[in-house]
Amino acid sequence: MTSTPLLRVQGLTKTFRMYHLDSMLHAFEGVSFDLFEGEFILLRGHNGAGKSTLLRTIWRSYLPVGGHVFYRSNHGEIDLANAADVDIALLRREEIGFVTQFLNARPRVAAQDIVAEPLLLAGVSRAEALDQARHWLDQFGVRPELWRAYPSTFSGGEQQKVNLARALILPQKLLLLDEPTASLDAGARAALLRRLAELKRQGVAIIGVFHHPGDVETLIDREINLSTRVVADETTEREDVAL
Ligand SMILES: Nc1ncnc2c1ncn2[C@@H]1O[C@H](COP(=O)(O)OP(=O)(O)OP(=O)(O)O)[C@@H](O)[C@H]1O
Repeated sequence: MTSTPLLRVQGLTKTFRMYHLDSMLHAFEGVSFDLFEGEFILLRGHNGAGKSTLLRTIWRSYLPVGGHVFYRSNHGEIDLANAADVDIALLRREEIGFVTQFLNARPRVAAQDIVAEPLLLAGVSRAEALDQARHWLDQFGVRPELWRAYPSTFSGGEQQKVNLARALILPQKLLLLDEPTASLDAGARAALLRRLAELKRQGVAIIGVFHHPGDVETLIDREINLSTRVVADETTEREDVAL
């Protein structure tokens, strides 16, 4: 672990415009924290406190209305809050992972190909990438009969397992987890815990929202509690991007 944070979130504020009500809704305001390599931060807060929105703002699906997200990338420091879309797309491919409970299943792409894709993009041979993809599908408990099938027809839990296998097959520097255990059975939850522990040991920094934090209790270094939202009338507005 180095003494320079991997991520420095400073005064981050996200507001949504409620067009039909002609008002603004503060999802969170003035959030600041540092995150170091190999550190695991648990985000806490009641329903609607802004946990998912904070993860999506760091991932840059949402643009903040204020504040900074300084990230120490392999290419130098970059403020994710203000970076160009092209830079964000590159970081998502190479350094930052995001796991939600929803799989973005693509039509007519087999589960093993979805999982292998990050390795192929990283230059790993097809045979090796498929080998590893099958290994991770197996680890998360996806039956071999399904490896060559299309996940669009899978159960919610099976889709979630494909999602996890793909997201965790290649160690990233920063991992954002939004309720990744939501629809998992006990075996897959245990496999996820093992994999996250391994990634953390390798120095991956993790920010996670968990409905049942007990699932990852042994990994948590720090907790951040998001405060109650407030409704305001005026805020500088920036349109969100659809990356
Ligand atoms: N795209 C959006 N447009 C408008 N309001 C939004 C949008 N996304 C989230 N919100 C609002 O922002 C607030 C924070 O939502 P968020 O999903 O981040 O909460 P959460 O802490 O993850 O909640 P939960 O524990 O219920 O999952 C909520 O009041 C929600 O209605």
